[in-house]
Amino acid sequence: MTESATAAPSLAPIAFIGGGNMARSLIGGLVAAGADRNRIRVAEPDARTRAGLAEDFGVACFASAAEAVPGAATWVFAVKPQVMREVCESLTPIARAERPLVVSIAAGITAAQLDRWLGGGLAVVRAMPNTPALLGAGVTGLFANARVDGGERERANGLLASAGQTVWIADEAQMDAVTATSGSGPAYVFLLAEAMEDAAIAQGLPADAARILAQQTILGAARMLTGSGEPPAELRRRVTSPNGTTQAAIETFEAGGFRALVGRAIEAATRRGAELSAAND
Ligand SMILES: NC(=O)C1=CN([C@@H]2O[C@H](COP(=O)(O)OP(=O)(O)OC[C@H]3O[C@@H](n4cnc5c(N)ncnc54)[C@H](OP(=O)(O)O)[C@@H]3O)[C@@H](O)[C@H]2O)C=CC1
Ligand SMILES: O=C(O)[C@@H]1CCC=N1
Repeated sequence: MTESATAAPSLAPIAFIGGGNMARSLIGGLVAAGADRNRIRVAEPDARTRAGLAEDFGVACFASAAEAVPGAATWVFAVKPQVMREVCESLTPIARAERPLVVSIAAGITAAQLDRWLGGGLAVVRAMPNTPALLGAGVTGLFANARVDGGERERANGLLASAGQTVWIADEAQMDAVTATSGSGPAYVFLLAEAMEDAAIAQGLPADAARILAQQTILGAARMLTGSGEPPAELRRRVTSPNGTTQAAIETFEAGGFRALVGRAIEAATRRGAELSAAND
């Protein structure tokens, strides 16, 4: 099911644990959507990062998670998978006392791991956003464990809908594939942009022209993908004149195993999600 942002999210207090890149994108999305910044707290060990968040968004920042979470109905874990267990276990007594809705955006780490590390019996939503959240153009895959009720699901959805579209996933085993597709996906498009730019320069174009041509081509194509209602194969067909320039390029991509390469890349990213779960248990 796909849902999108509607009204400004009404916020019970939220605590972000970790104030790095993704947390900044989500907080920016919430504030831009009109959320009450007085209800947003952030725990972040780095003083400069804290100062930046306080200055840019007017949110309350704390040096430790234990200072930020008391009284917050939703705890959003936005730390690296490698430190998640330690961070959660430092909060177990508060989690047992306060029973928050737990939302984690970490790659790989499962709802059951989060629940266990926080003391058990908690409502946990695992979410996988992506960096276009910064522009409100993100997409987030979400999974809820059995303890999440309808109101909590709405709360989690409202939080992530500020960053773009949301897609609920019924089977948690598929969350690593979500991560590999849309969580990591912006990097694949940036890689394509780099490669197109380099190739254009190799064909003799000036660097500034190459950059504009590659960037605007990706932007225009993305807008057609989301706005035309046509499947990508049909949009591609309309560009590809018989025996024309595009056909020459597409045949080269296909001969080079482009589809299989994308398949292997997304498979590797999916596998890495499971490895992050096992390695940090
Ligand atoms: N970047 C992306 O595109 C996406 C990332 N994610 C997930 O989001 C999570 C965060 O990634 P990202 O924002 O890129 O990483 P960042 O490193 O930018 O952010 C993590 C932040 O957590 C802070 N931190 C470390 N320990 C603690 C602690 N004990 N309490 C509070 N904060 C702490 C770090 O501080 P310090 O640097 O000082 O250690 C850092 O500022 C990861 O789990 C990742 O899998 C999900 C979707 C997309
Ligand atoms: O690369 C990563 O592990 C994180 C998760 C998705 C995007 N960045």
